[in-house]
Amino acid sequence: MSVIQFPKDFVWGAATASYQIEGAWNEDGKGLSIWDVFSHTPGKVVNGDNGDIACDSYHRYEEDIALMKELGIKAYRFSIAWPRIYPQGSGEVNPKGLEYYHRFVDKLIENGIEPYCTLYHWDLPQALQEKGGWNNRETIDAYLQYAETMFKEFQGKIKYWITFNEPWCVSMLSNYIGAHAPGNQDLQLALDVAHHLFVAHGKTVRMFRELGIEGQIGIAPNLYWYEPYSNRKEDVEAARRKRAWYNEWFLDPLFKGSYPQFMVDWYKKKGAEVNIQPGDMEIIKEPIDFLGINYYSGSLARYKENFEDFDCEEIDEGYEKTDIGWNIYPEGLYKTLTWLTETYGPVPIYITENGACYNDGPVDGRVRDQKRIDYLQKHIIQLNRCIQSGVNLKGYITWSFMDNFEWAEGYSKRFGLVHVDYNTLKRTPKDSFYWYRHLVRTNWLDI
Ligand SMILES: CO[C@H](O)c1c[n+]2c([nH]1)[C@H](O)[C@@H](O)[C@H](O)[C@H]2CO
Repeated sequence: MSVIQFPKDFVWGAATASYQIEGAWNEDGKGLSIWDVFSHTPGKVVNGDNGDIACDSYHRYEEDIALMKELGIKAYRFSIAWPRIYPQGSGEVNPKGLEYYHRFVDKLIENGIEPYCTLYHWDLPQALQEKGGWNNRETIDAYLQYAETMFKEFQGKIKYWITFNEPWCVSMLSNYIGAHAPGNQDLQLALDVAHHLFVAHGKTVRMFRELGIEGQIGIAPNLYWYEPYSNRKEDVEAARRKRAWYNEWFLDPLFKGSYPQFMVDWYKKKGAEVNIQPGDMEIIKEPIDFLGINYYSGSLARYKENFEDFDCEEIDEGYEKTDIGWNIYPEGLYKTLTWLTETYGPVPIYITENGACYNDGPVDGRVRDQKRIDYLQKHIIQLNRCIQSGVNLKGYITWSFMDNFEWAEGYSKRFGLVHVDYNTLKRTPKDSFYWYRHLVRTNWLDI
């Protein structure tokens, strides 16, 4: 047995998101979100599930925070439901929405837990979607008004802000692949949405600085690692395109103030281009304080002419998979973070999501989720490698604190350290909860 030790100020946390846990979908003045509409649309979500109740955390947050305290985490990443604050997306503020999040954040702080707040985790006010949503540049202004309200309202309470969760999911998954709300399937639209998100991000960071808000601000892209199937030129280039779809496209603008040219050219061949207005790229690269990285999986990539969008096919090398079908590829986390540091410099990084889907349930009151423990351990070991290799890694926030509404998969997929019985809403800490508690308390891993 050997021990790997983490830096004494390393931040251990857990994450959730508003639409996935809160429920209270139409309570206390909350407006509709695009996920209320999408999940109420037949055929969009497995089993016709929706977030009307979810984990009912809107009413049970004190119980949840007590469990977080027992877990011993120092950071809790959550998101604000924009439609609770601005039911129509802009205009009149809903005081009950602000009151709820003040009660919630105060309770976190009272329990010694640092709030890490995601301003946008996909639940766009429906009223804005009806005016074009993220395809309409005016949504940027509505987002800025929302962000300014939150910065001023929670000044001194919330000191870690994330502008957007996973721009790739908001643009590509939701507006090109179409699996998530609002469910469009248009590559040009997806590129426009991504660009508008970036402009909103950059303007928000600039405003954060100008307002002199105490704290740090960043963004949380989801990154994916593809390794070439062989060292043949066509395989190397295919893997590079597939990685860039997830990675460079969503990092180059932030750090270089430009899109990766080889991908701009690739998209042009597909009939799509980036519509940049004067000054946009300068705004987008407004320096951030940290980068949140969401990493789950990776794969092998091989050239295949005219296959899907990047002339690239994934090769299943026989990776073990989680219950959602994603490869378990912990080395990909090391490759991703070392590549990121070599490419963009020693930007402070928090892992803002990493976790595994395993659908274990309680047997005799205990949830034996050893496979989740194994997944987490394998990835956390890679993080120690990253730190030893010079990656400026500040913390690890696992996905997820509790089982929750897994978007188009509904409640069929479980990622939590805490099991939720959706009939009774009973919370049951899993074996992984106690394993993670030991890691958080000791700051080391026995391997
Ligand atoms: C495709 O993997 C993405 O990086 C990703 C995975 N996940 C996410 N993004 C989202 O940020 C969470 O809301 C999901 O619940 C979570 C688990 O699916």
